[in-house]
Amino acid sequence: MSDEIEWWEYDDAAEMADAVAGDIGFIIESAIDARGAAVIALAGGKTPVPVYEKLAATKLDWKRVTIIPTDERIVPLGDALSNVTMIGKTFLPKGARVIPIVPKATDDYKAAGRSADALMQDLHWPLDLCLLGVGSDGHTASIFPGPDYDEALNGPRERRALGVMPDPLPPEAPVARVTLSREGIVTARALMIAVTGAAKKKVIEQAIAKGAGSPWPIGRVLADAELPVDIHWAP
Ligand SMILES: O=C1O[C@H](COP(=O)(O)O)[C@@H](O)[C@H](O)[C@H]1O
Repeated sequence: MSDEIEWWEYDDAAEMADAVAGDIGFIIESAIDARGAAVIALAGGKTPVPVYEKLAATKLDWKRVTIIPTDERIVPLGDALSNVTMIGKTFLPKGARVIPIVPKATDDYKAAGRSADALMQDLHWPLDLCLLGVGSDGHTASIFPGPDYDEALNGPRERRALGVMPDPLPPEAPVARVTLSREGIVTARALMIAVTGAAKKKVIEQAIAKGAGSPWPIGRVLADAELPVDIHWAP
């Protein structure tokens, strides 16, 4: 477990969006200065949308920025549930390279995971940043309890993405997923979480307290993180 988990609390989601967008902008700029390009993974779902709107308004050399979603719901591109569609709407017009990790919906979620993992080999690793979201059930990226849970947490080091069938399926998006593995997440050069609401705060606090024995995926992932982790929270 990282011994430096720092909470940043804000009055509201807009204030959090300003701060998180500022931090991500700084990470991108530093990566471009150091390596000529930035490769980042951004959370899907609804919470980070205001962060992305602020970030997109930042003056950066967007052509040097590659973005992947931390996870994808297996739905057609353009679907309201598609994480990369949400991210692409904001960052493609800026000139960033936004990579659909599930370019085509399929019934074979395992095969979708293998294709996504193969695609990851074309990227420069480790990620410069992984921005995670957390569900109120404690999942992060698309690491969920179910038949693929152990593989997502403890699979081979070189496996960065895999297919996942959550069990139970989450009601807000009851579909199979492709997700970054714990290894893909915790090896990032910077790890951040952005969440809102008292329920998620409570789950994360409890998950951190339980450490490697956490019944919530976010606790299991953080238990393996060695870098400092910033958790941004607004009511
Ligand atoms: O299903 C997902 O849920 C989490 C949390 O989403 P939110 O809408 O509650 O913020 C998200 O981080 C993940 O990328 C997504 O696929």
